[in-house]
Amino acid sequence: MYNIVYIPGDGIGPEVVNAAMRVVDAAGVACNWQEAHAGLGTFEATGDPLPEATLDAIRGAHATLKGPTATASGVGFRSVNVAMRQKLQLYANFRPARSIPGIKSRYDDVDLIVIRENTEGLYSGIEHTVVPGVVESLRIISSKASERIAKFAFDTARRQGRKRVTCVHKANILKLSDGLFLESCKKIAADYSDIEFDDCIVDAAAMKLVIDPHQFDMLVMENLFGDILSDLTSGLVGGLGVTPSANVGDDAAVFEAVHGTAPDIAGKGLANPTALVQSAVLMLRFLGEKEAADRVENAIRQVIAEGTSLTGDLGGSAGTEDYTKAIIAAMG
Ligand SMILES: NC(=O)C1=CN([C@@H]2O[C@H](COP(=O)(O)OP(=O)(O)OC[C@H]3O[C@@H](n4cnc5c(N)ncnc54)[C@H](O)[C@@H]3O)[C@@H](O)[C@H]2O)C=CC1
Ligand SMILES: O=C(O)CCC(=O)C(=O)O
Ligand SMILES: [Mg+2]
Repeated sequence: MYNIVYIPGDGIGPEVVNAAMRVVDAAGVACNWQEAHAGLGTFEATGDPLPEATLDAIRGAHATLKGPTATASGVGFRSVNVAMRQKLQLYANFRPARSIPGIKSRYDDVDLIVIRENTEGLYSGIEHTVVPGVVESLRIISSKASERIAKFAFDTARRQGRKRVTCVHKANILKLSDGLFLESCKKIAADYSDIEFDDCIVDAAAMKLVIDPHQFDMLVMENLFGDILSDLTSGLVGGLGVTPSANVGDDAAVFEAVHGTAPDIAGKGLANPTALVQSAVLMLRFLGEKEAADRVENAIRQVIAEGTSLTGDLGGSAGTEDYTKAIIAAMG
């Protein structure tokens, strides 16, 4: 029996979390689900978007399944995601983008992994007003965190039989910060002679990914570049409705989708739960439940290949509920 925390989150969060939990239960994995709260709704109800009780629950669980949480632009509280990743030292964000036959997209057979440093960089949002009309954002890069994420990337590459790791950076302009990130990756690469290593400047990497994603295998980068390029790689395989993500540290793991709260479709029963169900598949693999993970993954592939229960983002007319039921039925 696994103790799994679930966080419904905001927007489409409760809808897709509910779907993913039902699929995990149907896969026959015994889970003791414990509800915890975070996000805008939690802030409105309690005054705190990320209560200490939620962090404690995540620390004490085998794993956590998280719905997206809303962060307002410009005003309001600091992102729950940034705070959670830093407080729990969930230093690695694992974001695979794999084609699923039956989903129309620009390319077939895409199989990329974005590894994003999850605790520092510009994404931390450390900012202040220097004088009225002038603000400053700090981009902290440390050799400790950079070597740690590089090691995670190479270990993952080795475990998953990947051939090449590419460091994506802007060290030509950000000579100190991305210079250190690149040097840290090079240093760790020297310990992994079985895996190729190269690097690519981020603007060119974005272009190359769009022109021909097959030229990359695994990409490692700092936080903000990873945020942006993982949405891009999601777009290569059908969009945010299908791509999963894992936030992993030494003491905890939080599985969520790449996507956000999708306010345009929230509460309408239209969200594609595949992304969070695929995140739950990553969670099952993390827990060592390979057979159940394969069963869920095969069901997703079967339902999408059949094409009769697809959600709107994939060109179909099914709702979250129809699609979820189809996945559960496909597992037999
Ligand atoms: N991990 C998290 O908690 C994340 C939270 N956010 C937050 O979400 C809020 C909205 O952000 P946006 O930039 O609008 O990005 P978004 O990812 O919520 O939505 C972008 C577009 O993708 C579509 N989409 C996303 N997920 C989908 C799904 N499962 N099925 C079908 N269509 C889907 C949306 O309808 C929208 O058109 C913001 O407050 C942002 O801070 C954004 C990304 C990640
Ligand atoms: O924290 C947020 O609101 C956005 C998070 C996000 O875009 C991401 O982690 O990819
Ligand atoms: Mg993002």
